[in-house]
Order: sequence, then structure tokens, then C-alpha cells
Amino acid sequence: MSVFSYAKKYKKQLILGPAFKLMEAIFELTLPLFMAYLIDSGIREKNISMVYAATLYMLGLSILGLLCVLVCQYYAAVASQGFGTELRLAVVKKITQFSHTEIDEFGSDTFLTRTINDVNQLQLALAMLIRLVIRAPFLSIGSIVMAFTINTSMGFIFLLTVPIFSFILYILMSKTVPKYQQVLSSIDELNTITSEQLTGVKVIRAFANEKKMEDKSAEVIEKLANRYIDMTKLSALMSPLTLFMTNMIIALILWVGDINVSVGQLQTGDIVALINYMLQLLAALIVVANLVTIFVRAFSAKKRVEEILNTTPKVQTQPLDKVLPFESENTLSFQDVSFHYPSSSQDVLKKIQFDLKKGTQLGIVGPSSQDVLKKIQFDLKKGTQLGIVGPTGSGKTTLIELIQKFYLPTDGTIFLDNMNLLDLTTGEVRHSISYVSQKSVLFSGTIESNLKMGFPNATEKDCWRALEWADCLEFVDDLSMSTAENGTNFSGGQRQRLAIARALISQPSILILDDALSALDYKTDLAIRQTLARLDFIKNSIIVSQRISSVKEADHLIVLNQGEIVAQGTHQNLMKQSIFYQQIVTSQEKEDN
Ligand SMILES: Nc1ncnc2c1ncn2[C@@H]1O[C@H](COP(=O)(O)OP(=O)(O)OP(=O)(O)O)[C@@H](O)[C@H]1O
Repeated sequence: MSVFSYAKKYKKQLILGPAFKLMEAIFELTLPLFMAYLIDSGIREKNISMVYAATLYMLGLSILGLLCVLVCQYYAAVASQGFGTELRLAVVKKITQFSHTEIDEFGSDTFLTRTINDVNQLQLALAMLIRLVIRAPFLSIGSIVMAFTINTSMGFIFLLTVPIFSFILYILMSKTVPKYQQVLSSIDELNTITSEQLTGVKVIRAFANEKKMEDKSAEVIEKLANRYIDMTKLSALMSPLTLFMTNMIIALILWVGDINVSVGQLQTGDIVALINYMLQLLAALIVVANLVTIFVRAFSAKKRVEEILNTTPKVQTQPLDKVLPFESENTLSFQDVSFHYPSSSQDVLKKIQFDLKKGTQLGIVGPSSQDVLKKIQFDLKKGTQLGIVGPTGSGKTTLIELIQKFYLPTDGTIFLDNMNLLDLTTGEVRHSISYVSQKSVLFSGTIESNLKMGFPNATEKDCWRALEWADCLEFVDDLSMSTAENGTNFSGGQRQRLAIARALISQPSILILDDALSALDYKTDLAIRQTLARLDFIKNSIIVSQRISSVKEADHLIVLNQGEIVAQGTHQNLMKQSIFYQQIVTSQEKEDN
């Protein structure tokens, strides 16, 4: 889809806006003729009525011109603002539809720049298109034609001015545009570093890294300042250079004009008109040069915005069609499931260079693949609890994200309630599952607004019941208690408990806790797990943890290491059969002691 399709609705403004601007340009082009008439037939001939008549015509034309400009500006504002708003909404809508694959591929930072800066560039380009794209070339050509009608030799001076002036503008622009790009990339860098330092301010202070961070910021700010100065040094040349050129050309017009006046081929008024036309021509050329810069920037913005609009999400977000009954024997099955992240599929080979000499044998060794999960196979029986343990980076969260269709497996099949996950809509999958992620995310608002996120119809009673299940009553005494951005007015453990309450409020069939008890003390951790075990609407639960104590009561345990299931069974079985599991238990017991 092209960004232009969002401008189609503004056809009227796109046609009438430039048309009004064209009328204004015609009025502007005729003004110097009246000026010449006023000087030659009015002032020089001392004909006062002529002076009045010419002045009135000029005033009338100026007012008409002003009205045309106002109408055009109005149309430009309506079209560009409307176009920008619709395009921005479309981009935001598309981004919200992206699966984690596209978010990983693009990188979330770029979404902000594309939604704000790039759409702004396109908006500006559309406004300029309406206001100037016809006017500027028309005035340039019109001024030259008018100069020819007044005097042929003057017409040739005008004609010669165009390439010389354009060449100077081209040199200046071609030098400043790349410098402007460098300024933009420095601004991006400064944005990134500032937001990183603001979010990590507590860690920076805890490690007494303030000075180091200040130096880092100073370095980026200095780079930005230098690039800016570098760019403005060049663009500062623009004004004096064009002024110098303008004065030289006016001097030339006066000189050639003087010769023509002395032989009676021109009158004083004609010289004034010619100077006016020359000023119009030069102003129009400067506008054209600026337009080129705006359109070059808009062109790259168009490509970046269209890249988002034309990306089809690998996993489409679809509404809820049917509620899964969860009556089959296996609630969840993984059959030979492998997965690698899209980012790691790029550059599988990097700058490989070798020669295979004639008659020789080449051996290639190395790890088997970049798969983060490798041939995972297990069944989650109806009414049971699954525990997933494994060292950090072993693939636990990735496995959980596959269950929720955040990513699609690169190999193998996942069945939910005996149905291939690929045949289920995201609505069906996510309606059945409530997920509490590793990092408890709360949004600014109130306890109530956070709890009702996934279940807007929840009553006050539902809220209190969920809070009780998640052991939140000791710190929540009112549903209207405010929650700060990221829930910073609550402790880590309180945030985790609120996130669990939010997951429980809809009474999900499957509950997944991804290391969601890690910030709780053992007593609270145990209390919540005991409560969860009593909730009979939860047909299955999956608890992910690095802490064996949090999962050892699960009916079935999966032990992951480097993306592979290295052992599975109950805690008792694993204690007997898996050395790897025993080692984890022993090391955690030592830590606890
Ligand atoms: N979005 C991503 N893009 C690329 N690689 C990723 C991404 N997320 C995770 N990985 C990689 O996948 C592997 C498994 O990560 P995962 O988060 O699933 O591990 P984990 O067992 O949940 O770890 P932890 O216990 O520390 O949370 C790691 O090597 C990690 O670097």
C-alpha cells in the first residue's frame, strides 16, 4: 500500500489549493506591469488620475492575491493534517498487529521515529506540494516570459540567471543534505542514550556510574553540536551568496537597462518592473531548491513508512471465534518443535572465505543449528500442572511464547486441546490462556483499570476475589488506588502479585506463570501456589522457574538446557534419574543455606 492512498480523500484540496495559488501567482506577475505603468504614465507624465487608477488596480490585485493565498493555505492545512492523522493511525494500527517476529525484525525504537518524524516529513511535503509546487515553477517561467515581453536582451539575462543560480544552489544543497542526515542520526543516538539513562537511573546511581554516564552523554551531545555547526556553516553561506548574486544581477539589469533607456528602447518603469521580476525569479528558484530537499527527505520517509504498512504479520491477530472446551485428554502437546528467532536467521554465514584445492577433502564441523528450542516433545495431560525448569537462557520463556502464538515454530507442531495451533485464531488461543510474564508490567491508572485490562466486564466483586487469590489484600485497600507508569509505586513482589490477580480475574482455563513468583518470599510463593491449586476453573497450569522449590510439586517437570529437554518426569523421578536436575537442586540448596 502506498502512502499516497491516504491523500486520495483530499483530491478537492489537492486540486483547488494549487489552483488558488496559481491565481495568486498570476496576480503577482501582473503587479510589476502596473508598477511600470504607474511610473511611466503616471508619475513621469504627472498624470494624477493615472497614478490613482494604477494604485487602485495594484491594491485590488494584492487583496485578491491575499484571499487566494488564504484559501490555498486553508486547503493545504486541511489536506496535510488530515492525511498525516490518517497515515499515523494506519501506521499505529499496523504496528499493534505485528507479531513478535516483526517487532524483533524492525526493532521497537524505529517505530517511534517512523510514526512521528517520518509521518511529519510526509505531511510537510504534502502541504508544500499544495502551496508551492505549481507556484514556484510558474513564477520562474512567468518572470522570464515577462522579461522577454519587456525587452529581448533582458529576457536573455533572465534565462542565463537560471542555470548559474541553480548550480550554486545545487552545490550548497548537495553538501548540506548529507550533513542533515548526520544531524538526524546524532539526534537518534541522543534519544536512545537519554531514554536508557532515564530508565536505568537507579542502577546507574547504585553503581556510582553518574560521571561515566555524564561523559557518555556529553560525548554524544558534543558530536551533535559539531555536526550541527558543520551543517549550519554551509547553510549560513546560502544567504550571503544568494544576496551577492541577486545584487550582481540587479547591477547588471541596471547597467544594461541604462544603455537601453538612453537609446529609447526602455523606460524607467520597465527597469523597476524587470528588477521586480528578477527578485520573483530568484525567490522562486530558492523555493524550488528547498522543495527538492523536502521531497528528498519525504521520499526516504515514504519508503520507511510503507515498509511498515506493507509488512504482513507472520501471526495475524484475529478475534475470538469459539471458546475451546478443553475436554481432550491432552491439553497441550509439543511434537518435535524447534524454533529460532528471526534475528538469528539473518547472516547465518558471515564473510566466509576459503578455497577447496583440487583433489582435497574438506571437513566442516560446528554446532548443529541456531535453534533456541530443539525438537521439544511433551504432553500436558488434562487437569495437571507442568513445571519448567532450566538455567538462564535455556529457552523457557521462548517455549511459553510459542504456546501463545507470539511466534510460530520453525519446525514441528503444537496442539492446544488437540487442535493444531496454526488452525486456531490468536483470539481463541489467548482467550484460553492467562499469562503472567517474567517482568510484571503495570500501566498508569488505577488498580481497577489494571485488573480489568483483559476482562473489561469484571465486577468489583471479581476484582476483590482476584486480589485475594493473589494475596494482594495486605497492600490494596481501595480499587481506585493509583498505579504509576510501570507500577513504580509498588514493590517488585507487589507488582508480581497484582499481575497474577490480573491474570486470574477472567478465570482462565490455562494459567502460565513465567518466573512470576521470583520476587516473592518463600511463604507468599507457597501461599499463592496453594491457592492456585485450589482454583478449579484452572484446568491446567504451567509454572516456569529457575527455583526448584517453586515447581517441585508440579505433576510433570521438564528440564531444559540449551534449548533441549534433558530430562522430564516428577520431582521424585528426576531426583533419582537426572544428574543434571540433581546438580541444580544441590546448588540451590547450598545457596539457600
Ligand atoms: N527476541 C529475541 N531475539 C533473539 N534471540 C532471543 C530473543 N529472546 C531470547 N533470545 C535468545 O533465546 C535464548 C533463550 O532465551 P529465553 O528467554 O527463552 O531463556 P530463558 O530460559 O527464559 O532464560 P531466563 O531464565 O534467563 O529468563 C537465549 O539465548 C536468548 O539470547
